[in-house]
Amino acid sequence: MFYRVSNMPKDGEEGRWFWIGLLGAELWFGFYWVLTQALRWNQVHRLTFKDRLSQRYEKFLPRVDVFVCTADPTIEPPIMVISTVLSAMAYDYPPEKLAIYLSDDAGSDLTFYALLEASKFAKQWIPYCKKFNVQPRSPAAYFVSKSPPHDGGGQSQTSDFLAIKKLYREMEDRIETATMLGRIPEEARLKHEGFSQWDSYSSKRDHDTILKILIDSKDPCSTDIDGSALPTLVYLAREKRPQHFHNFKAGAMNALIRVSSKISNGQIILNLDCDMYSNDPLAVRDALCFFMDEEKSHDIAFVQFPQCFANVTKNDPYSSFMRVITDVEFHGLDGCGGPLYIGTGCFHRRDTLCGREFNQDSKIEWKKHDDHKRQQSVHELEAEVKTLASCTYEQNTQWGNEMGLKYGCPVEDVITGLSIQCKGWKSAYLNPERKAFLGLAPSTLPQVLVQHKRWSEGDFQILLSKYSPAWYAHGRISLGLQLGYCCYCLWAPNCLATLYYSIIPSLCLLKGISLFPQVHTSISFNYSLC
Ligand SMILES: O=c1ccn([C@@H]2O[C@H](COP(=O)(O)OP(=O)(O)O[C@H]3O[C@H](CO)[C@@H](O)[C@H](O)[C@H]3O)[C@@H](O)[C@H]2O)c(=O)[nH]1
Ligand SMILES: [Mn+2]
Repeated sequence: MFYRVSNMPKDGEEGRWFWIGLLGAELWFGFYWVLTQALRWNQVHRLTFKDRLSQRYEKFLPRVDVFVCTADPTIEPPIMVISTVLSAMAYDYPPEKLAIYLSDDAGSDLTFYALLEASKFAKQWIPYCKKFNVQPRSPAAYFVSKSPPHDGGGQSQTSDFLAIKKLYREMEDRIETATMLGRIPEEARLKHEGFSQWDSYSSKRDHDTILKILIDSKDPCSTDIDGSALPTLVYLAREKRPQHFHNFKAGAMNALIRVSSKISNGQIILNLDCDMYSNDPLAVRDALCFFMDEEKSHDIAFVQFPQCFANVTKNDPYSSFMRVITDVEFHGLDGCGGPLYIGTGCFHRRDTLCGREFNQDSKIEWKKHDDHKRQQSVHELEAEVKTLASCTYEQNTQWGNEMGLKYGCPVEDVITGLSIQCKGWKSAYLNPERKAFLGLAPSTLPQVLVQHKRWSEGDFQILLSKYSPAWYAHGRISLGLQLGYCCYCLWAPNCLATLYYSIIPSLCLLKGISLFPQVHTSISFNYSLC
């Protein structure tokens, strides 16, 4: 800085404005560097002891609702979506306490057909996974290793492997054929009454609520081939009308929050993108270690896992892993009050998502019996619950504002997480060695650019919004966390200084204007360090 100011070309001398611009960029970088220190200062790395959780709380484990969102059967193929669903259904968790909801914003009968197939396949898949402790439990990921496993288990495992693989391939065939043809087989349509809901269907953007409880864990007949209960499985396509804005994923999540509150009402909600399968059957228990900790859990609103990807090559050319964020900065945020909510791979307490403020009574007594009873039959329940996913339900309510995920921001997750933290809650970041969730990263440059543009635009919007980390959050969250949020919210403007710094010096070099000190001077050493 001293060099830049003291050697600035005089008024009228060549290159003065380049120097001033460079000074501006360097001042900005200095300021940004201060912000990033908040993300590095106090890192927290967490470890869980799941066996202790089981010893103390096995009988009192809470109900967990898993929300999987999908929006387009061509970009997000149904076979991938159901692999994610199956990986969650096969969690090592009491099935009567587990419910999986698939929100289909495309309202596609192809996705419904695939889910129906998955509900049948689950009857064999879940017992198989549990018998051989299979990992990962997404069948698509599991069968990528085409040969039978060689890790013991003997003859029975090999024959079971071949049998289940055959079943999977047959199901995959049926689903992919239907997807390719764009229609489902007639006999399947006639066999399941769920398809009748598509009779009045007009288009992706104009249809009634379609809701079907495919497996009801309370039904004694819903069992797998070993006679064990299966987790609840629900398909939901919320109502869409052209005159009502649907608010993208946030709208879908809010409909799911309401619908699930009547069906299973899990105290804990896990949110997954449909391209992100669960890679660790114990992930739910990992997260519960934070929510059920006797000493420190009372203020934890959500537990965020990192976004990791299964389709990234070793060199990761688009930096999809975002290693600095995943392995450094989020641990730093955790030391300041907790990481951001980044949309997928996140466990929430239901009440905090619904807008509850933190106070001293916020602790949940997990050992108090909390049975979710319902009197109605499944059909009555479906009819009643449908109204909760209608377009008009949210009119004149606080949904999208004080309740549920916030509307109007391209990064609905980050702004929702921030507002939860501003209500006094903390979050936790868990980055275990075995990746808990694996997704698909954008694989082409245009896709990467679109995603990054959306994120930086969305984060910048948050800075200027009512919930700005710069002023609204002041006094509500720690200073470190405020600075941490600002760091991400300033991604977009940071590009101006970066662009200036990467373009102008090269142009000046061409014009013979010197911007940096001579190599042999001591000050040039400082520059090379920077
Ligand atoms: O109208 C919509 C649009 C999207 N989605 C689903 O939302 C998820 C995320 O959308 P995507 O377009 O894949 O966005 P990404 O940029 O890949 O998602 C990242 O960034 C988003 C915004 O911050 C977060 O919501 C995501 O969880 C996070 O993975 C997907 O499962 C979609 O199916 C819907 O359900 N309805
Ligand atoms: Mn995505």
